[in-house]
Amino acid sequence: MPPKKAFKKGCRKNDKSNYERRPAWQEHTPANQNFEAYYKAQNILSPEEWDEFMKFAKELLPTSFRITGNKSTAKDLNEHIKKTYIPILSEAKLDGVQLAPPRQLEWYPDGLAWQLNLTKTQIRKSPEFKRFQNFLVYENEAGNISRQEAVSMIPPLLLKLEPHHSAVDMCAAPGSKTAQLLEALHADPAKEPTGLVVANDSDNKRAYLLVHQTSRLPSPNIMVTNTDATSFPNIYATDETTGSRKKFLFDRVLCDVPCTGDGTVRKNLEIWSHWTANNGNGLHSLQLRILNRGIQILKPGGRLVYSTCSMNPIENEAVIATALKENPDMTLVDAAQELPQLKRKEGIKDWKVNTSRDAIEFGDREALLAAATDERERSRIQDKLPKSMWPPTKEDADALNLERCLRVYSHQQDTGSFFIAVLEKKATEEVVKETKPTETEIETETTEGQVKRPVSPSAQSERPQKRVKKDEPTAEKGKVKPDSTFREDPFSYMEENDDEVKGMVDYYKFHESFPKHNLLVRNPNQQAGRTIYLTSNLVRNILHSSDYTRLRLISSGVKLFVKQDNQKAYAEEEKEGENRCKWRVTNESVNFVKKYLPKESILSGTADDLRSFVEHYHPVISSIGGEDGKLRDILQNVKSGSHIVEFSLDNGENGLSQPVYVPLWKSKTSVSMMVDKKERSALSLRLFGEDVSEAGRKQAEAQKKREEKMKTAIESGQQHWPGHEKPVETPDESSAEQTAQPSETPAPEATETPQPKVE
Ligand SMILES: C[S@@+](CC[C@H](N)C(=O)[O-])C[C@H]1O[C@@H](n2cnc3c(N)ncnc32)[C@H](O)[C@@H]1O
Repeated sequence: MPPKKAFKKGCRKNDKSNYERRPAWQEHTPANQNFEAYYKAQNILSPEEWDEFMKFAKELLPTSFRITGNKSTAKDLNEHIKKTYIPILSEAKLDGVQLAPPRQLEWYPDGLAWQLNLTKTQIRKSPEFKRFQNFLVYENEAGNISRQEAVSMIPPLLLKLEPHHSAVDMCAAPGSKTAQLLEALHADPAKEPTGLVVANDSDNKRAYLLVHQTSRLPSPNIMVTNTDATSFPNIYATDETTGSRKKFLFDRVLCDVPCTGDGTVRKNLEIWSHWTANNGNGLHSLQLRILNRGIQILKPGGRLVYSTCSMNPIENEAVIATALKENPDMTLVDAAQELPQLKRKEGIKDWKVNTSRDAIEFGDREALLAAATDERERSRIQDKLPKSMWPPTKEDADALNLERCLRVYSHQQDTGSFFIAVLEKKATEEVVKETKPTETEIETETTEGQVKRPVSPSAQSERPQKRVKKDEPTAEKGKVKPDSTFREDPFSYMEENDDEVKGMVDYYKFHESFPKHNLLVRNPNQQAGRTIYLTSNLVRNILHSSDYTRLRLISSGVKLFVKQDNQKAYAEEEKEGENRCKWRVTNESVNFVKKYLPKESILSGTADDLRSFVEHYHPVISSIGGEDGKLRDILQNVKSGSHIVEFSLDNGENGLSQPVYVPLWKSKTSVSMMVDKKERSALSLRLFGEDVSEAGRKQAEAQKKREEKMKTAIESGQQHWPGHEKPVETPDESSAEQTAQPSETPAPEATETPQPKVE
């Protein structure tokens, strides 16, 4: 039977080379002659440094993670790692050899990012590190930490997003940088930000992954869109003071473009065997078009960060130099001092372009065109090797300050390699108009708001392009073709005087400031179905003035309430004259909802109470808590339905100095904590030092059974683990612990909130 197709992780879409017919366990040799020949010729590093770089490039990448910065618990969690884990890990030994404890990334603000440089086998074999890894997995799943490659954390930091800024992440999936942007937007937990984050990706499946990923950091200020960034539609917003419709530009734009990813060879080993110089050539035009569109939707005075995880100048400086020449209102910013501890190299000002299809051969474009024997060959050169790939003159390169680009290499601080350029747009509109008269008008809008595909003058081939990529708009000027691939339910806002809205305001006793006007539903008639979302004012102003179908908006805001249809219980209580509310507060919205509640509407509980909720999904009220029993008594008497409890849990060691708020659902005789099982486990681990949840107990039992089976198998002389084909001690470390790693992109089913008990 032929081996299964394995999908190669990476950025490039629709690339057939992504599907490889090779067994998943086959090793990729970390070497590629063309890769070495190409980069040595590019002179990106001195020969000595290149050797040093290659030494690191061939080693596996250390694990890195960062604490979710905006959570009020971020500092606590960091202290918890420092005080509880580091002392133990600093003593940990394996076979008598000291293991290196995790270390903080010195360049990351507030020391909130860490790096761990041990193999999976070392972690598995060391009880201390295994426990630490367990903690990381849980906290990752609860959204309190994020596993992310260290160098990938740089671009959002250099974007310098503030809570009043609006930002668009043009190529956002799977969303690790979007998460950082959301954290920056909500940097002050005491204040609602006025800004916005639009997370966009052209790949439909990956865009839905973004919806899941961003829900880990619930925000009313988020919009997730699924468009081609090269033709990102114009956005309009209603001006709150004048009521007029205005074109909306972004304060911040992140272009983390699709790339060859050769800076990630330490993680994506298959790149070693797939790498060719032509891969970079093939992406150059797309990268340039994305950057140019990003520049167009950037506000004067705004900041744009362009980044790739590739070292190839064709994907990097060539794109930046061309965009700067085409947009004289843009300048490269010297951003090195914004992260002073980050080791980096300057951008390069001269490079070579590979012009051969198969080998490495550097050539001159004009000479190639002159030597072309027929029109076909000439067209091929014009198409595949646009002028924009070649370096500018020395004077131009100096004038553009290409040295201000940031190149980060693996050997500099034991990371992956990355390229970052920080650009700013001059502040006045006049400058923009004056300096851009020759630029091709890249976007033509018809009266109906149709967008034509943007074309960058330099990236555009000299002959008409016939081949149009599938996911790019192909509509002719003046005609509007409905987008049949877009099938999202409509977005509409509820009326403030809607009976459902009045009912929930009455039930929860919301303050006057509760934003009733920002309650979003997914149907055209403004009626609440199963879910009510909360968005910010700015999102509402945009949705009032922009066409969500053109934006291909797939989600927005935070899931505030879900309908709890427990008709039987309602009927009984309605008989008793209770004011019922079938809208249940979700775990992701609890921190928003609590801001609009009077103090007396929030119940308070102790660690003992919380233990009851963690241990059982639906504890009966009489069994809740310990001796004190205050919450138990309150719960006996409050109405059935949704409630919020504040738990103050600080014992000086558990890193929970801030109160934890959770939503409860009270049924007639029992109460359920509406928190998904991963978050229960994380909370339990931090509070009680073990996972006392039902899921945790089951997992521990299963593990115990596995270990017993294994012991019996070993004692009875069996060579293999029962149910496994491989021996216990496999030389391939990469397989066994893979599932225990905290995932950078957790699967949508990773979270699971219990259903309230129907009694
Ligand atoms: C380098 S990855 C982005 C990684 C992401 N910024 C992060 O940090 O998690 C590039 C992304 O660009 C998307 N992409 C490719 N072509 C695109 C286009 N024309 N418009 C928008 N997104 C595109 C891919 O689907 C992929 O998710």
